Amino acid sequence: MTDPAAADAAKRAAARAAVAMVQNGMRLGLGTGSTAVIMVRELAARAAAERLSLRCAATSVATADLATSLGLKVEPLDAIGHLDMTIDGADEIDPDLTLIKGGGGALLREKIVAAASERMVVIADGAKVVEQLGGFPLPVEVLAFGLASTQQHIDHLLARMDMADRPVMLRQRSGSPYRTDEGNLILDLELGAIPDPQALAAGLSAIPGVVEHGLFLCLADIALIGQPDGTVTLLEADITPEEDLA
Ligand SMILES: O=C(CO)[C@H](O)[C@H](O)COP(=O)(O)O
Repeated sequence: MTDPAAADAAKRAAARAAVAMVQNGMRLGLGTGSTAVIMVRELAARAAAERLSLRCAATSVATADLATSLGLKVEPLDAIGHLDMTIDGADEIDPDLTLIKGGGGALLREKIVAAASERMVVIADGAKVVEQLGGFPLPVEVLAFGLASTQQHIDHLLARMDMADRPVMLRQRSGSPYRTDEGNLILDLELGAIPDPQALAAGLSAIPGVVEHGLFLCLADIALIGQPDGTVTLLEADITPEEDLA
């Protein structure tokens, strides 16, 4: 979707559909990114209009600041404990609802918050839905300590998985290495295609120095895909976690 106004309308449609699922008293996880920003604004407006009592945990400092400024009650995740629902965006969504996340650099907190939630509702415009993941560079959060060594392990892993020589880029912001909310670095893996997300996720998780990767496996329950005309399509995972483990 190249028209920014159309993309914005599609994101708003998805965000509104997700906010409509919120019930009074819920404990919510709030995502990060441009779609999540729209969602937080819609949520705050609805919460104020209907005097909803909500407890929110944010997936980034930016989201926490925005939500607080709009009057939502934001608390540390550990103060709330279990969440009823997390609403978050995604960079890519495949037919199993496996996601690539982390384009906004918040993948670590996003995954922790999603994992603490009863349900993860993904909100996105149609451009995010793909048959196979990997067109969007896969973000991998790494420690600054031993960066070269970690990167070498990642290169070896990619070579073992027949993905040798794919560019691995250290994310930059304003000419300096980008730092996450946790003070870590991000490597963006330009893979082109990810034939086996499970194997890649397992391989990345086994590398010392990798803090977390942007593959979200068996975390999303539904995806609400907005269209510029305001309609929304609901996607459900082809494989449920239970089936997956059977
Ligand atoms: O994972 C994320 C941030 O880390 C975002 O959810 C993802 O990048 C999608 O962002 P946007 O809604 O701006 O397209």
